[in-house]
Amino acid sequence: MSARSIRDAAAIVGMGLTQFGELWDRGPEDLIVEAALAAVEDAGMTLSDVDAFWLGTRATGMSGLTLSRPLKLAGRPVTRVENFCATGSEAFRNASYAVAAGAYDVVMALGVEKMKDAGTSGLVPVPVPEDGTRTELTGPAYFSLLVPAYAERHGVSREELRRVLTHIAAKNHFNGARNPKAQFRKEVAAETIERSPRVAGDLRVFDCSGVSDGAAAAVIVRGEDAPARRADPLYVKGLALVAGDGSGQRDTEYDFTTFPEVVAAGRQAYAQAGVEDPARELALAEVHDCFTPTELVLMEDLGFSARGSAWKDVLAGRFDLRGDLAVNPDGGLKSFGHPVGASGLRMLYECWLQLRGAAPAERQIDLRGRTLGLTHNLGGPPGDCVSFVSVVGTQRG
Ligand SMILES: CC(=O)SCCNC(=O)CCNC(=O)[C@H](O)C(C)(C)COP(=O)(O)OP(=O)(O)OC[C@H]1O[C@@H](n2cnc3c(N)ncnc32)[C@H](O)[C@@H]1OP(=O)(O)O
Repeated sequence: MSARSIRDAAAIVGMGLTQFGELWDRGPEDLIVEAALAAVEDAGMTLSDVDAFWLGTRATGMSGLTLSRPLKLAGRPVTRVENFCATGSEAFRNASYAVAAGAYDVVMALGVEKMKDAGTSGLVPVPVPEDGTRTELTGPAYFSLLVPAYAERHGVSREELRRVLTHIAAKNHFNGARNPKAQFRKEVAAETIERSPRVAGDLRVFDCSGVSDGAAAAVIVRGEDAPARRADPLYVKGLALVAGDGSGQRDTEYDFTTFPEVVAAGRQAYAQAGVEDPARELALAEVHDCFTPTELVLMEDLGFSARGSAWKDVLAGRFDLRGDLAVNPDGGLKSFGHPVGASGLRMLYECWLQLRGAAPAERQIDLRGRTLGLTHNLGGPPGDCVSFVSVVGTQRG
């Protein structure tokens, strides 16, 4: 089962991103207005040029009114979407399909979330059905299960895996230190990571993404119209969303070293985009590093490393800012936190900058002729999740 390819049928022509972090003095409306106006200005347009809007928010708003009121969009269609941690990407996916289908000429996808002061911290317990009763695990507790599972399956000692997780955390904070929009903008030493307070299992504070607020927006047009709008649009090459059926939660043999939904979404997006060897063809990947072991497993599920060898590739620096394939060059969820509705579009914003050579010099990657980027979200716990993958690129055809 695979969606028809959207390759080159839609293109981004402008994007906006707010500061992410503890934005105590800013409400959702402030973030929406800032991201939306930045995106249309970047596209050389005004809000009146946009025909329809998709809003991604998990809990900050309940309907299109959350967007139409602050932007004063009387008389225009505004659709609110939600799909767990893939919420921002869902806004982008649905908006892209709308222009590709010819329903509208110009659309906007905007994601926003207030987490820090909204009582929606990361430690919301996730219900787990167990023998007819219900127990509850927090996000960190659930994802901590990946560590012993990976160690056992691939014969890696817990001490060695600790070095791998530390490398991932240090890498993403190194990148985030070079990004003025990130929540955490400091490099973090290995000793600091390894001595930080334990949160759950082997996971320490620096193995977790933070809790933050933020918004991001994209203006999207039909691919064939994009060159007339600007010289350097970003074409949508592949979009895939896969929902599991929750059976992993009831499976006592569930394999915590892979997310089948991610593998399937990656395959579909690569097929649409014509990508055969993602590790060699992608210039960058923005992946859902909600916790450091998640990023480790994603390197294998997305086909960047052979099964069982991502830990060696991480330690060899393959996914560093100056490595073979830069993973989370903007700092990832580790540096930005995870305002659920905004994260997917925040990842696309980094592709928008990097692939056009427009990132700040201190974190601009060497594209080496590569023209493609990937974004990825994982929503929900292992065994009961949705996964989104996009491939975007600067070349049409
Ligand atoms: C599929 C999915 O995406 S599931 C993911 C859902 N997300 C989560 O579960 C979020 C997980 N993270 C958390 O819950 C929190 O960040 C925690 C528990 C790790 C830490 O929270 P708290 O202990 O409340 O931290 P608090 O806000 O008090 O901050 C203490 C210090 O640590 C820093 N800090 C807090 N969290 C992090 C983090 N994740 N990474 C780096 N630094 C952090 C703060 O900036 C602060 O530093 P300062 O003292 O220099 O100002």
